[in-house]
Amino acid sequence: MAAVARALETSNVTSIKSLVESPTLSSVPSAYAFNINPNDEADPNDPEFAIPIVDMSLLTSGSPDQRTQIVHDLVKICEEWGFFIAINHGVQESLMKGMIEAYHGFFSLPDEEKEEFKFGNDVLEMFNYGTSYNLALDKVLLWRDFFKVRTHPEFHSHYKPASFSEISLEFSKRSREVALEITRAISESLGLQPDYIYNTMNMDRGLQMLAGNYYPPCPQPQNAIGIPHHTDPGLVTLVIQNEMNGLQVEHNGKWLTVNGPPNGFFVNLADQMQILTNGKYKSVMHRATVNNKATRISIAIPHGPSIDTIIAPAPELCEREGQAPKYHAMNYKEYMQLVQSGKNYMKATLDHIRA
Ligand SMILES: O=C(O)CCC(=O)C(=O)O
Ligand SMILES: [Fe+2]
Repeated sequence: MAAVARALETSNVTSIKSLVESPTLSSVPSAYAFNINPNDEADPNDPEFAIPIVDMSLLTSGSPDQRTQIVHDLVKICEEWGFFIAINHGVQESLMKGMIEAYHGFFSLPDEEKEEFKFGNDVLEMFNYGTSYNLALDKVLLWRDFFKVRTHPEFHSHYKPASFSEISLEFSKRSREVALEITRAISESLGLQPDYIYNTMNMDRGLQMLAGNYYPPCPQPQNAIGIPHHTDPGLVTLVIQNEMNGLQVEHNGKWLTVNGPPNGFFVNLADQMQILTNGKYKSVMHRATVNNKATRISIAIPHGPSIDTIIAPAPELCEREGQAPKYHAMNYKEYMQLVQSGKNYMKATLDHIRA
């Protein structure tokens, strides 16, 4: 067991929430020390760092020309950013707020009540509550607690707080529709049939999860990290948050804080999309920073292939571009296990399967 995990256990800290609530905390404990270099941050007023916005209503109910335009815009967005903000996506603001509230209710439960949802790190657990990332592997502790609920292909109902189950069922269905519309537009942007990604990735049985993160205020936000730089393993991840910012994406070698319209979904492409497109589209590197003002809650909603799908660069694309596949084929469950194994601690798992 890593030394920090032992220190954590002996000090009886079971969550970052309870650590922050202890009256004596005035600085970042050494087990959490992580330096953020302010020189690496992008100037949000520089037009080079203007985050792309995608109006989803033009995909779903625009004219054919408007749809074609968005699909065309997506090529550049996916190649250069691997990230955008989706607006007018049809998910009601009250549902998004209700989902954040339900997570707030969960995290506000006494630690003892949350403990029953600690299930270890099997990638296919129905639920998983915890702190940091994986206490058995972490060399630096993360300034966050998390609670993950698996919502597709089977929806797992969760009863604490009482409203959680109903809201998460509706929210996961609606956000899945947005993610699937995005995969259709991305398929088209690649010159493929709209259902190409859905069909080849077996998304009828695709994995979807709600991954809620709780980042309480931190006395020295430049000296700790919520989630360090990483890419997500799946195809496409949607993210929502409460009123606090903290997500940063890497763009042109700088870290850019994402600040967007309050009802938008932040959308990041993930590793299987980079593999499928043979590196044409980018799985964006991102991280979650913390602040010293108020608790930030975010919910990441990753959408992936089914666990048994073998993902490899699309032969249609390789042929058309005259390229050899740049990645080895691998089944999605094994890929997720590789991510969680700690073999690539703070490194890109994609590098592991480059051909
Ligand atoms: O908190 C955030 O905004 C990002 C969370 C994230 O990247 C993740 O859960 O994978
Ligand atoms: Fe992420």
